[in-house]
Amino acid sequence: MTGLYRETRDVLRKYGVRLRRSLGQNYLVDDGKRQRILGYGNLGPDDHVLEIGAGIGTLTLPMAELAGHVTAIESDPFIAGILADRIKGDNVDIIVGDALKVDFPAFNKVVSNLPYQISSPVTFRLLRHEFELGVLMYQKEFAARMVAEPGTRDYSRLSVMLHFLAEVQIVDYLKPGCFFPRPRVDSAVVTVRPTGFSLPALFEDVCRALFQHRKKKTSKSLRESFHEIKADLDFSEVLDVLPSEILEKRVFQLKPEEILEITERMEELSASS
Ligand SMILES: C[S@@+](CC[C@H](N)C(=O)[O-])C[C@H]1O[C@@H](n2cnc3c(N)ncnc32)[C@H](O)[C@@H]1O
Repeated sequence: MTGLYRETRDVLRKYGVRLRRSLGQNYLVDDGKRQRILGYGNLGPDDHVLEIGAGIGTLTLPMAELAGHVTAIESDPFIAGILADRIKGDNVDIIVGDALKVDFPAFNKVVSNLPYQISSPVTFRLLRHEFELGVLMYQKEFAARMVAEPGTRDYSRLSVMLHFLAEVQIVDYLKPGCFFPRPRVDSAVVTVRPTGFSLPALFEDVCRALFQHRKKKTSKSLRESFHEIKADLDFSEVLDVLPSEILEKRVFQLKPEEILEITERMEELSASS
């Protein structure tokens, strides 16, 4: 039994906590992995770190020793109370609330063992803010989709959007035994460095529409999901302005740059009509 496992068990017993899987309450209990995650964050006194899903402070407490400031968001008020009890210094703010709804403070790094049920919306919410580095833990399959290349099984809307929005790298994997209680899935640690690229307004709609039929030809997929794209456009006009080599490709084989081209052509058409 590692020191962190014993410490976690003791805290949970002391406060009489019953962890809830529905809230993603699987707490990190592997000392070595915690050290590695903190190491990827490379924290120093100039850093203001945001943490989403702080739990009982497994990452928060050591981060408070390393960074200038930590803002910890936790939605479960009872768990947030334990976290507040365990914090010694005065450089940690706790926000009790849903990380999809509360305002984020200005931060330059985000280090979190995320509640996996909000992986996608919280990642896109984070990327609407300016920051330098994210060290984020996800379900392994989700992380694989984040970095997937065109033509592969995991290539998805998420891969395409992130291709432009951030440099993403999988830097570590964690087995279920690294957590208490054990989740049913493996996990991955991902570093995220935002590029600052701003996507055209229709890009997300176009990606969503296309990937509803990822194995179909682009022309067919666009036709079937054209209603998903919120623009006043005529489908036949769109077909006329898109290169045939793009229209003939299966959606999952389209490069992110080709999806950007589809979007830009649509926006030009919309602006000229
Ligand atoms: C996977 S645990 C991580 C806990 C701790 N950081 C660790 O590494 O052991 C995720 C935490 O997020 C909290 N949580 C779940 N949904 C949330 C949400 N929408 N906003 C903020 N916190 C949430 C859960 O209560 C839980 O404490």
